[in-house]
Amino acid sequence: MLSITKEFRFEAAHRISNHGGDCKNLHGHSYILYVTVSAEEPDEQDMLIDFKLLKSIVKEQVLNHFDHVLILKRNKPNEALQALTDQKICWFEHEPTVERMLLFIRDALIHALPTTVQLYKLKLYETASSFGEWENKP
Ligand SMILES: Nc1nc2c(c(=O)[nH]1)N=C([C@H](O)[C@H](O)COP(=O)(O)OP(=O)(O)OP(=O)(O)O)CN2
Repeated sequence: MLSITKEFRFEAAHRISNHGGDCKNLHGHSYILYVTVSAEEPDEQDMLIDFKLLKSIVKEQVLNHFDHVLILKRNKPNEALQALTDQKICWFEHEPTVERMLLFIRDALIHALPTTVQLYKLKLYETASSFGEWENKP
């Protein structure tokens, strides 16, 4: 099986409102996302998918949601926070942990990629030393 990977970067703020420590405070991350797709053979262009097409799909499905926004779980304290600000907010059903963001990204990309490739792996860095991964294990 062949795979290719493209790196993306986005800046976002969030807070983990149920966190027992510092992460309940609003703070920002320079996220780094690696998107890996796979297929058995290249297509007639000798590619799995054109990196440029992959970039436009990830931009539309992921970066447009997350880049330079405030990501918050929809709950009462966060809605009160919204009332104090005109910030652009991406509302989440769950706390915006790296785990939940990976599942959001998985669901967004699985439906948007061409059927000729499979979403194989996602790797999301929240800080230089903290990251999560999702892998398509049949
Ligand atoms: N399993 C998870 N744990 C934590 C998450 C998460 O998404 N999943 N997120 C956070 C915070 O957002 C935090 O900003 C990142 O945590 P941490 O790696 O502890 O960040 P530090 O910069 O403080 O790490 P150091 O290694 O101490 O520099 C918390 N937990």
